[in-house]
Amino acid sequence: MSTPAIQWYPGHIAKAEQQLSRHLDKVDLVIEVRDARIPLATGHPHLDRWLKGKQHLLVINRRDMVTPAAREAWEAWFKGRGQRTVWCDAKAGTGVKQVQQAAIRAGDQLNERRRNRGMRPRPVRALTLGFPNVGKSALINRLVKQKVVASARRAGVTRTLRWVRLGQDLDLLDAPGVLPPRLDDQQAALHLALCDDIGQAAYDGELVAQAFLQLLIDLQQQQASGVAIPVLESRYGIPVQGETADPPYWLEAAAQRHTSGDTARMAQRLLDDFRKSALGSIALELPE
Ligand SMILES: Nc1nc2c(ncn2[C@@H]2O[C@H](COP(=O)(O)OP(=O)(O)OP(=O)(O)O)[C@@H](O)[C@H]2O)c(=O)[nH]1
Repeated sequence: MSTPAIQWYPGHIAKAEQQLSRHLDKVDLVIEVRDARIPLATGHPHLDRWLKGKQHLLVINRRDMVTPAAREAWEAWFKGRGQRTVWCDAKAGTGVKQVQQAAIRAGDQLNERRRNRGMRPRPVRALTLGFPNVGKSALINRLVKQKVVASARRAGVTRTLRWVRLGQDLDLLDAPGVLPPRLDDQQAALHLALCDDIGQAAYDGELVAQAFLQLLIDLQQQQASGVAIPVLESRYGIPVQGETADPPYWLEAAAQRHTSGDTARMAQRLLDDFRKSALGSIALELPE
């Protein structure tokens, strides 16, 4: 099945990127946040450019939304590429302490270099960066709850961004979500649409729901994905085999049963269920 066309308007993205570049000048460490369900699609193509000369901490959020097997597979995959990952659930707070500790360790290295050059140590300045909806704000709020010193605004920072001081060691700059101006990879765009990382105006919900069903059928072969077709069947009372196995027919049958034949509403319901983990913990991407 071909993927649905997914497009978005790049105007405001260029502006967000410009703003981001200005703030990057002020930081030592980039805390990049990705979505555990789609760790590749939530990797920004401009990241290397932004990281130049800075330390990089890769945080994979929404760890509660994938199976432990998916997490282990990705941890090994990133490790094989020399990239350490810290996994957290910013909603429940799991793993957030480890994020803070990893950021502080990065600061220790920075201050070691400063000391060697005869400079006074200072808190590490970090910026969180990531696609919309990956959980950056939730993570920052969690980190702030652990703070020792009250959060403070700094002069010269735009209204939308704020600095918060965490303990004695870390100054954190909140940043808005950044999408790439364009995405050539439509499969990645589909993953972003499914995880609600791009606005609904950018795609046709029914086509995306059909592609989602096909993806579930394909992913069930891989146990680590967590796809359980019986969960889908019992939730909607529609078998994922036989006549309705083709996603458009399945969606139609489910719409007849649940939303008086309104397939657009049924498509939305299916996507919402996935986003709320009502279909279980599902990894949409797994390493090759
Ligand atoms: N289950 C689960 N939900 C999460 C997690 N992190 C964030 N959320 C939820 O996901 C939604 C979006 O989180 P935000 O923190 O607003 O995402 P963001 O990256 O700041 O989004 P933008 O402001 O659009 O860039 C919220 O409803 C959060 O409660 C997580 O680890 N697990």
